[in-house]
Amino acid sequence: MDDKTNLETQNETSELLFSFGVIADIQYADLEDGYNFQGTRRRYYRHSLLHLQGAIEDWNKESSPPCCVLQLGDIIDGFNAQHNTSEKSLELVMNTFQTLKVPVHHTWGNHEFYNFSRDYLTNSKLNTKFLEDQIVHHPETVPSENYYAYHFTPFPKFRFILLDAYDLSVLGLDQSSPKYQQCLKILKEHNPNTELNSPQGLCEPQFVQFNGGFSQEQLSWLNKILTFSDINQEKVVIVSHLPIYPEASDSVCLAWNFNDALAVIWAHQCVVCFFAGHTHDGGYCEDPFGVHHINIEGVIETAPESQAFGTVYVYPDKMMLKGRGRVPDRIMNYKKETVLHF
Ligand SMILES: Nc1ncnc2c1ncn2[C@@H]1O[C@H](COP(=O)(O)OP(=O)(O)O)[C@@H](O)[C@H]1O
Repeated sequence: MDDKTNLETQNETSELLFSFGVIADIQYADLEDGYNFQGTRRRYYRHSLLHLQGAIEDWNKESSPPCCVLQLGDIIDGFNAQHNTSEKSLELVMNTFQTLKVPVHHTWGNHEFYNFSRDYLTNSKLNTKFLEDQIVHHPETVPSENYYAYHFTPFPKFRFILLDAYDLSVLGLDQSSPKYQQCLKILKEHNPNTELNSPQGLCEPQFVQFNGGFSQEQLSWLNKILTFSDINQEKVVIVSHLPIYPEASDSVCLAWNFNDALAVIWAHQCVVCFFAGHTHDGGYCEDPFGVHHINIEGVIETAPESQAFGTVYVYPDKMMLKGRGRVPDRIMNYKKETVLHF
């Protein structure tokens, strides 16, 4: 039975708790269509805004509206920086998001850093940390200001965590800063190429400049929230621009230290799924620990006649991604021993 058939039959048997929207790699720019670096995929820079408008119309029309939308990063394209249109394009896309009736949580990808510095982003509308929730009497679950990550509770017993996949990165930082120097050292230790965006010849091809990684500080914070969520018997959804599971993604697109993030996640029961963007082609795999890794197809490489977004419907025993256009439906069953009883 394929996923679509499953979705229809299983839908009727259990109670819907809530839903949320997902969308990735809008990469808007007021430019003619172009291609990716390899010249294999067309990029629809202008049409991406129309795709976003279409997605918002659909979410606004849903009879039971999603609680929020997760924007998985790369909201405007790096070409805006060369044309001095970064702020104008961001404003246009953010004004479009204003028409959505529910809150949007923004993650940051490489294209955010091609357009803006980390300091700029921290003070911009792309910083949605004001939407975070705090856990009383658990100060260890409060993220540090050194990275852009937070968690929130969209529904009792569910926790969503936004991770900063460019916490370790050479992008968006002042080149004279110690952090830039530290990250450049890590990158160069793994990538001897003169062109640091090139994965040519690398045994760990994710070590390219357009990727980044998670600091130990952020991973230790993640570990503390997941420990809380395990004890509190919560279901956790994690979101990051970069994917972390090799079977679900082109290896060139993975976070630098994806293994460290997987080790933290695998040490806990509570994580249901990990959503990422960046790959544009999409991808899916359930790992051996029962965590579902979903890479959402990028809006930027979606033909005008198609679409690329989804709504995830959350049930006591599973989550179901209803994809639109080239995003496939997915069923994400919870690990057997952790099904919720409401
Ligand atoms: N194989 C490669 N060799 C050299 N530079 C590359 C390679 N792949 C990508 N780049 C460069 O890296 C940057 C990011 O690539 P891009 O395809 O725009 O990323 P994204 O998929 O996030 O849109 C661009 O400047 C691009 O030219």
